Amino acid sequence: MGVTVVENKNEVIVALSKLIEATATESIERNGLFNIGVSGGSLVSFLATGLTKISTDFSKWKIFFCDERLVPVADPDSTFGVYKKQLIDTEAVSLKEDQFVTVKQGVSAAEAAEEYAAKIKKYIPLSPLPRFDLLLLGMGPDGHTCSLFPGHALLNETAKWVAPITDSPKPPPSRITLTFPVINAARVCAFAVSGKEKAEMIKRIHVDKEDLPATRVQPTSGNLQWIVDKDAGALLN
Ligand SMILES: O=C1O[C@H](COP(=O)(O)O)[C@@H](O)[C@H](O)[C@H]1O
Repeated sequence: MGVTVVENKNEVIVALSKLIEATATESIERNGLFNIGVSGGSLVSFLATGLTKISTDFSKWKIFFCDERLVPVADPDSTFGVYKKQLIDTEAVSLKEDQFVTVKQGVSAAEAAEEYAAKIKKYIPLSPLPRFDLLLLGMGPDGHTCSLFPGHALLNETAKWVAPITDSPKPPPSRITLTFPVINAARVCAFAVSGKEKAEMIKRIHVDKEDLPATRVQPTSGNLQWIVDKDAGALLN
């Protein structure tokens, strides 16, 4: 596992963008397509800036959600809603709305999760689990990643590719999330983390090696990258 510590948030965006560009280029050369999973939270603004600077054929991209909050798209908590506002509507990059594989609206979390797993099955190569080219992950100050929270039963989900959660400790409570078997089947998993409020958790994961959700991201035959700024990495040796 690589941890890259860079000067500040802007440098996190630069390093993340280079990784995305390289992975997209390799995937498009190999398969003619780039299947990427994105998270919400702070990552969205990283991408809104970073994706404008990369050289890639965006028409070959298919974008999935590592997790999604089950609220209407117009709600500020909707991850797709934020991508729509910051990336699609602004035309900051040439990505079209139909390149985003969105989560079904107006159904239960269980149905939304099942339906999203079926969409993944349709588009992502299986080997035997779906193998995303790149998953872009965030880490909350409690060590959660996707909508996989510390101490939650979903940490041990092995049957479902996409799981519903209706008791998320971080609002909103109703969400769907990729599970660890699918996350860890990806070719590349990358965390981008910035800010001193994340420093303690970065230490608990990388120095103390505590069993936290983000620690469990360990691709079985893929590559794992952590890109953190000096504030987030302040307690690393
Ligand atoms: O609730 C969520 O939080 C995590 C972390 O967000 P951040 O703002 O602390 O980076 C995010 O990765 C996840 O997609 C989201 O649903």
